[in-house]
Amino acid sequence: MNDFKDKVVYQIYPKSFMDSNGDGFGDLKGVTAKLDYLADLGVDYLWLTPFFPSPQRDNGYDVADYRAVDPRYGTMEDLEELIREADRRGIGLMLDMVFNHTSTEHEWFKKALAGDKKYQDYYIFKDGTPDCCPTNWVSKFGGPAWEYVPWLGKWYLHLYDVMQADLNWENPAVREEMADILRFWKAKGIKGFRFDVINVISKPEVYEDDFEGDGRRFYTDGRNVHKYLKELVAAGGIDGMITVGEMSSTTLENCIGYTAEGNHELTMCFNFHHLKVDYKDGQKWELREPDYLAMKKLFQTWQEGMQAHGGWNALFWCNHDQPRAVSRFGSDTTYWKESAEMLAVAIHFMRGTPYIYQGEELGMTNPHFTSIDQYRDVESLNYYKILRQQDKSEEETLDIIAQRSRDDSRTPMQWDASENAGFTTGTPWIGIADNYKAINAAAQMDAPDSIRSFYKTLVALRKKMPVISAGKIEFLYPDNADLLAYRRYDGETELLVLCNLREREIAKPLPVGWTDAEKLLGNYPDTADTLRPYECVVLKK
Ligand SMILES: O=P(O)(O)OC[C@H]1O[C@H](O[C@H]2O[C@H](CO)[C@@H](O)[C@H](O)[C@H]2O)[C@H](O)[C@@H](O)[C@@H]1O
Repeated sequence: MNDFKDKVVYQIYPKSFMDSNGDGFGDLKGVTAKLDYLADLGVDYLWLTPFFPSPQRDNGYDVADYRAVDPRYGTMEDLEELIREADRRGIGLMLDMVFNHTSTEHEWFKKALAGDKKYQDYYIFKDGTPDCCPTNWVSKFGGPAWEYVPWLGKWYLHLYDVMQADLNWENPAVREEMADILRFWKAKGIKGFRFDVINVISKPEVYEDDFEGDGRRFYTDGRNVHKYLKELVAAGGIDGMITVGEMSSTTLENCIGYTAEGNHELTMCFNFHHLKVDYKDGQKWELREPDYLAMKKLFQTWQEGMQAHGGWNALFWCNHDQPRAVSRFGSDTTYWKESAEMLAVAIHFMRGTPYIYQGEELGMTNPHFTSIDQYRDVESLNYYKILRQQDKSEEETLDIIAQRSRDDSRTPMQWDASENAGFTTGTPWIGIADNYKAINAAAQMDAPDSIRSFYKTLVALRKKMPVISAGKIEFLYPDNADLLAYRRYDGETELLVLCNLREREIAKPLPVGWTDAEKLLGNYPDTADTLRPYECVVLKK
């Protein structure tokens, strides 16, 4: 039974959230210091991205020890204090489990490299010669997905960075290690888990070249993934806890399977299809204007499809891998506030569990970096080289990276207008957006008309109105490329959500019977016969 329908999750990227000791690097004590801010927002859970020991090649998604705290983030005592203090405020912690791969600095991989056969079987090693890669698969971060180890005469698979070696989930010992890690954290008082790219853990029986794509069709939602998830949830003792799977390039059918009540896999899934509507020909590093009709169709398919078959969506625009939504699908200049609030309404009234990514509630924007030296992300740095090798000019390359980089969302949280936005007294590990003096938490906290206050209202409404958390959904006007519109309803209440996706005035169609409905919420103070730029309105009957 999904008991989490009226809950809201807040995502924290600890490295950029709050630095308590002036080393320029956010930490766990920093999170604890900001718990009142989070409790005031009304969120129920905090998803913390990885803070485990790691060489930080991929900002912690390269885990070297799953049961400890990286000293840069603090100590186990700091974490225990955070769990306790969050609990005192009615907030649960969700940890990020990176179970598809480990860092090559993990002791298992080090033993494998030293020749230990037991640990070689923890990973995906293939015999071969240096000139012949086992398959032509491409790493998600660019370049080949295999690395040769000369002294072993073997290649190992890394779907992500070369320092992130894929685990061999066919090996029952690996599966038991993972379950044991979950039991360890559950015993510490952790209330839920986010599973990183969990739908790529089950690899094919036969490894073959992909002449149609980068190899993902052979391992995405792989043959044993549902079996492994059921086993992990049961053996880890986490059935009934809040869990979310990050699903790379997945399908609706699989996400129904991952989340349908009674399947005992996960509570909900992230899928990314709606965030690829501005990829030209499906290529992340090729720009195009967002295709809003495609986005609407995806929302409708996923929302109505999950509803029809008992699945549950995680609702989000932003995370630590995505550019800031307000810069991407809204306006970070003239209609900054209106577009940030419209985007919030667009997903917070949908069927599913909303996720707020740190700073989203303030309307934080992309930093608009202009030099490659400002970036830290391994994927962005790799693709800078790849795009330049493709003969794109420096200017075009930097423009693409500025719009697509994962660092767009990783700049420090903007707490106030003081130096370094109140994030650190030292030198921040990555630059801060220039607009922090205008866009920051202090400026918005007590302002009833701020974006943050608007988010607070959205969180409160979900708890107050069962139609938002548990009602049915139906999409309207599917062929209108300017307007996202849907209806929520249960036996008692009906809501009509209208969102103008454009930076211009558009018509405001109303279905029969809605002309005199009450206005529950909107991002303009008054009411008009049209929808003004990025206007959203929620009507109630
Ligand atoms: O774009 P998709 O193929 O649908 O994949 C979704 C995201 O997957 C990756 O994200 C996660 O795994 C990475 C490796 O552990 C890690 O670097 C990242 O921070 C994780 O969230 C990918 O890196 C993202 O760009 C995709 O959005």
